[in-house]
Amino acid sequence: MESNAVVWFRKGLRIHDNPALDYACRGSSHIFPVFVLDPRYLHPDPSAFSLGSARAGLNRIRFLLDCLLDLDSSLRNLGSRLLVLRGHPEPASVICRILKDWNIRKVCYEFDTEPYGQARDRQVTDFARQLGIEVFSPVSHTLFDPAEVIKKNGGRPPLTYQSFVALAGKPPDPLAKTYSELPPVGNVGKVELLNIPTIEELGYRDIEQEEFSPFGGGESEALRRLNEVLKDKEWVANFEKPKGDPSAFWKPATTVLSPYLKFGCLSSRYFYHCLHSVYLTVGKHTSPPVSLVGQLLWREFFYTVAFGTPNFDQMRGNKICKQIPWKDDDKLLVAWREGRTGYPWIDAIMIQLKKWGWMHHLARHSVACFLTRGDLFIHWEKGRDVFERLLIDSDWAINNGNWLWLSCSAFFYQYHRIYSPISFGRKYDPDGKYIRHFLPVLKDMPNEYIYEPWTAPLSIQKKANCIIGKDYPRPVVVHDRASKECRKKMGEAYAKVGSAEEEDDTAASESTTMQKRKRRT
Ligand SMILES: Cc1cc2nc3c(=O)[nH]c(=O)nc-3n(C[C@H](O)[C@H](O)[C@H](O)COP(=O)(O)OP(=O)(O)OC[C@H]3O[C@@H](n4cnc5c(N)ncnc54)[C@H](O)[C@@H]3O)c2cc1C
Repeated sequence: MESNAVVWFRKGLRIHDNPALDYACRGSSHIFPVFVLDPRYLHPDPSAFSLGSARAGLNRIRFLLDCLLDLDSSLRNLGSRLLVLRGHPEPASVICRILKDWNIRKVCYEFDTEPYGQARDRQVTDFARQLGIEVFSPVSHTLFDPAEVIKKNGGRPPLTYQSFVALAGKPPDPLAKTYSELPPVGNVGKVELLNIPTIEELGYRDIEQEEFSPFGGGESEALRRLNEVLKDKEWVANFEKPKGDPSAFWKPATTVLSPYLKFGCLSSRYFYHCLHSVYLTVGKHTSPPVSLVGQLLWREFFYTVAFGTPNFDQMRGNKICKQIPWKDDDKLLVAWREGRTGYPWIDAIMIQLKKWGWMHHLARHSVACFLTRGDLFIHWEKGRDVFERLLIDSDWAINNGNWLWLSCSAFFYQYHRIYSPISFGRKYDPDGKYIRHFLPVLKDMPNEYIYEPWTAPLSIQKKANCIIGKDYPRPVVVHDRASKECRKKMGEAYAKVGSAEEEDDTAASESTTMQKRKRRT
């Protein structure tokens, strides 16, 4: 008797440490490895910010297509292949249809913690169970099962990194399984399959871009990159964040494994396991929160809080989020988004975001602080939307969590500490190499003026072929004045009731204790 299984790839675009794939193969005569193109994420229009934050920009879609090509190639090497389906009207109904059409006995997919994924998967699970189809949905995108951590914490997500780490323990080992062959693909009948589309076929053809992300997608590239990182054992052992130069674009100061973790081309458990093996061989090494393992635990922390917090991605109705009267100013928002604030450090970062879809963590700090509580006082949700579209590593839990953090809306409350859009970058890169690369209009500006070109005398501006106010904008705000005003508004907002801490006693005492502890150290 035939026993057909579907393995539904969404994230988890890999063969290694893939429990859903492993389970699908067990005892099955045929497996159908499926990927459904979800129209929710596809929108080629670069001005589609207002259409919802989930729309992916060009670089991320390119990265995804790389991942699919690589996965297909790996599956073919094992005697299988990737079946790509159009997600109309939406992915869940497409999956339900094929479960029937292909006489499936077992459907396997990685557990998804995002609200959208949860709702989608519930439809499929309910449908499958009605037909007596087995559903296997393991947690394998994260090191830990967020639901278990929350349970250990009495039903609430831990709201500090330290309390999360104390609860989490040791993650499960990755699956050691390797394959020489997979069960063959069954008969797909009349179901319409697509080739893996090109970026142009998805309608992204009209976007002009001079420079694309240097990071290619896929499991093979993820493992190659990971091996490069692991080769330098000393670097791994001594890794310490936030140390590291955010402006070193030619040799990033961190691993740049985030987009691979986002799409699951790299298993976080495998990454963790490899880091531990290095630690065992070198002996002395840094520890969380600053170490590389510590970075993976930051990821887990945000996943856990996001999973356990209703309305995590918005201010309203989000119990852990400070209620702050952010202002609406589309002109300023667009200037920030398009890299036209007149502050070269901020603008270069935003152009790196557009061109590469990736920036160093401290660069993200600088622009997020500038948009929100540092200078422009614009809502973090607007900045989140821009990041969500343009980052290649855009990740619902981590992106929202970090925007909550940087805007001092949750987790971090020292709003008086503001990144200077002038001196912060200069500390790392006094000659402005980073600015000159991403903002070539300023390439001939003397070092002295590269962070504050509006202070250059006109004769110097002329010599540098860059007249401020014509070739490059004047600053949209005066930083000293704007940041002072922001501090005042934050102080007023904090003085009012309206965040989780005031409403939720447990969270309040945990957070206050941490604040006190921080002040003492
Ligand atoms: C406003 C803002 C938005 C962000 N949005 C995202 C996002 O959408 N997706 C994303 O992956 N990261 C996001 N980050 C976190 C962080 O900047 C990136 O994970 C990191 O810069 C990726 O580079 P890397 O892989 O070289 O990191 P490494 O330093 O090499 O760290 C290894 C891995 O640890 C995880 N990690 C590191 N820092 C953090 C962090 N602060 N929070 C959670 N996980 C972390 C990532 O998975 C990363 O790949 C954001 C940070 C800020 C300030």
